[in-house]
Amino acid sequence: MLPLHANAATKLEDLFQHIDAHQDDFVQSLKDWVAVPSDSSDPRFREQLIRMVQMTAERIRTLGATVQLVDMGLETLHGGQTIQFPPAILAQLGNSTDKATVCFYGHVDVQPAKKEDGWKTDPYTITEINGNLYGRGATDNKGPVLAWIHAIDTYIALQKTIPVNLKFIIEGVEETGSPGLEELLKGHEEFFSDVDYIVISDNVWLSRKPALTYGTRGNAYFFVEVESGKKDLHSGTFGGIIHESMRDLVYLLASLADTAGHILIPGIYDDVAPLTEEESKLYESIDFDMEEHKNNTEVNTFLYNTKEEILQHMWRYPSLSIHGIEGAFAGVGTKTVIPSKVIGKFSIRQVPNMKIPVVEKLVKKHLEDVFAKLNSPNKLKVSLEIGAMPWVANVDDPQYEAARTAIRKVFGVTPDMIRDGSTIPLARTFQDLTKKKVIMIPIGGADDGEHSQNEKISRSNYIQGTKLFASFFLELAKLHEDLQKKSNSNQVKISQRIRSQT
Ligand SMILES: Cn1cncc1C[C@H](NC(=O)CCN)C(=O)O
Ligand SMILES: [Zn+2]
Ligand SMILES: [Zn+2]
Repeated sequence: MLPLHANAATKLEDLFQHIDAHQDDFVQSLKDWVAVPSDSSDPRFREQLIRMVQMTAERIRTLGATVQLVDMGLETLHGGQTIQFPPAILAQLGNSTDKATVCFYGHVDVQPAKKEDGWKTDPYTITEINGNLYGRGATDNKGPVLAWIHAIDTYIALQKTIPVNLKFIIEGVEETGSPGLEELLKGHEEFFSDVDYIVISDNVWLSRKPALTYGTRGNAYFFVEVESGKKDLHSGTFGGIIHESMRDLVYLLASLADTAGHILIPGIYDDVAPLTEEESKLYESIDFDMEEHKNNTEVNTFLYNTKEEILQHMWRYPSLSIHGIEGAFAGVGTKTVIPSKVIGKFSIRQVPNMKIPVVEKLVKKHLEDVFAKLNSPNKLKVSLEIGAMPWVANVDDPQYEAARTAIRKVFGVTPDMIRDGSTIPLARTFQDLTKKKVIMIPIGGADDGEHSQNEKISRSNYIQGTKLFASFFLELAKLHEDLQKKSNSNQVKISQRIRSQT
């Protein structure tokens, strides 16, 4: 039998040709998937969301995989009623002991989208304009999930051996914070026991250049509540004689960070990993156009003037954002209310080597200290609502080497090694819980507009992304084979040594 690499070159060409020839079918599949409004945040779409997960399960079944739909129980809504969570998909295709096992994690739920929000086309109808496929979920995350499936399909259609064993974990509540996913991982240890690598494709490139992601920031999300009493009051009648909760809260929120973005919580930067000279050099070579990024963002100026500082502050320094105030008057018009209870919402993006319990303690101490100086009789409550840790991978691991080679073969360039400032909590959870090697392989473009109006993926990224996954399987199999040979010969050496010793 020929070793895998001997026929890899010709095989790759066949795969690419098939993918190019079937690109309209692949676009049609994306149309069918985007047509299902699988918005996980709005209970009115729950039936559609469940249907979307079932469609995905069916699609994975047609690959010949064993598919399990795991019941995720009930979701309790704000009003106290309960509705069914969509099930999660665990699937498996192939279990040869001599092959690497790769598990793909993705989601088929989407962010909300309404035409009135400013969409130029109907969000649930894939519309192709100038080579871009517009639609909610096109890039986040239906396009990448389908690209992965089509990559597998291609091997099957050409009657080629799939070079790796495949597993899937696909969920339907990623956009609402993946409730229950950690329990699912803990409850299915045996499913992950033979997994070697976990692949996530749920972010985008940084520029026009292909990229691999080796880190994400975590997030510590806080509520700070100030309560003056049980009911709202008229500011004409009571203004001037009471301690207003909103005044306290605004003061507290203002104490968190200065206008230059520097966090003012004492001790918060103490654990942040120092920037080494070696790391510092990494940022110089990355393809990143500040002006273009500014245009995409539609702001006038950034807090920093150099590419290096901008990248570092997106990826490797913490940042504090104030998101909103629950209970505050936020409508149009001129309501003259004094709100009684207001809840400020802010979060601090986490970077190596920050520790969530330490951050929680520092934030609470700071807010209590500031509040004490206000001499306010109001009630203060601070709570940590989300504590997601940052994730950083080793870029020398085999899955990165394989992906780099695969990118060179599909795009003819060496990818930028990038991080992502936003958080995929599951990345770190996977790494900690399963001890498996995680990689993020984005296929979407920098301007895809995840979560935004007019989300899209370009036809080219979608199709080249399919090729990338197909080629990744081959490269990973080669490396895995080499690694196994090495570890086998090591084992022979060790047993020889043991024999010679006895
Ligand atoms: C809900 N949430 C609260 N804290 C963190 C999150 C996750 C959210 N994740 C994404 O957007 C995925 C990006 N590809 C984020 O980073 O804000
Ligand atoms: Zn996503
Ligand atoms: Zn998303």
